[in-house]
Amino acid sequence: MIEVAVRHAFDDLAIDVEFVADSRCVALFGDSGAGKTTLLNAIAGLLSPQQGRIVLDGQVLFDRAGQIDTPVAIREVGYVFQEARLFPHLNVRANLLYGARARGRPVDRFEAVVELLELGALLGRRTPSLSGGERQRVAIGRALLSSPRILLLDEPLTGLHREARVQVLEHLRRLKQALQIATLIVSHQPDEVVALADEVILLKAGQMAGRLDVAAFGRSQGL
Ligand SMILES: Nc1ncnc2c1ncn2[C@@H]1O[C@H](COP(=O)(O)OP(=O)(O)OP(=O)(O)O)[C@@H](O)[C@H]1O
Repeated sequence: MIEVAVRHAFDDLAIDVEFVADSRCVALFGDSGAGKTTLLNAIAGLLSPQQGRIVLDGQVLFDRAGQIDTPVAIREVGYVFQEARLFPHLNVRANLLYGARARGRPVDRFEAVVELLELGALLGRRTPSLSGGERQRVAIGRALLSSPRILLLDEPLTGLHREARVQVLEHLRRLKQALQIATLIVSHQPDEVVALADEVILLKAGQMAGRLDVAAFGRSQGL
């Protein structure tokens, strides 16, 4: 379960969002500039909100009033960005193992994740030679193998061409079925949200504009 209360004023946008979620996959849905990435950054520890509190499975990650700001490296959060951000000097295997090794963790589920993401044939490849979809699958695998308690996906399909987008979406669906991992996904594509999420939080101009189960969300989008 994640409890999020974030209040943060930028020059041209004030974010004020509060929710508690315990669905397996929650989508943050809203227009560009609504504050979706800012919320993920606050959960990951990349942004310290001016006010707020973030609690993951009972552990306080951030509490402005209580002066708690857990460092990024020990938050146990896996983050997949819009662009894969792989290490170009490492091959796919080393990229996949990077997060777990950096945290001094044993790597569990390596074979399962490699199989689910169909990365077996790519393990020895240098990452600059990969396609966009392959790169994003490696980024997802790397985040999962760091044994996160929550996976944050920030528009993971946005930079991909149509065919790769369909494939990676299918991989994400498989992962969701096979692994029990809480996920927050940012998207402004309704079909992605319907394919992956259980619940949808609507954001508009830094505020929560609603909250729907995924069936109601799909109907609201004509899907
Ligand atoms: N580092 C920053 N400095 C100043 N303003 C910022 C900063 N980060 C975000 N903002 C403000 O917050 C707004 C929301 O940004 P955010 O990236 O959270 O939106 P988003 O909903 O993820 O948008 P998109 O769908 O385009 O990625 C920005 O338009 C900007 O006004």
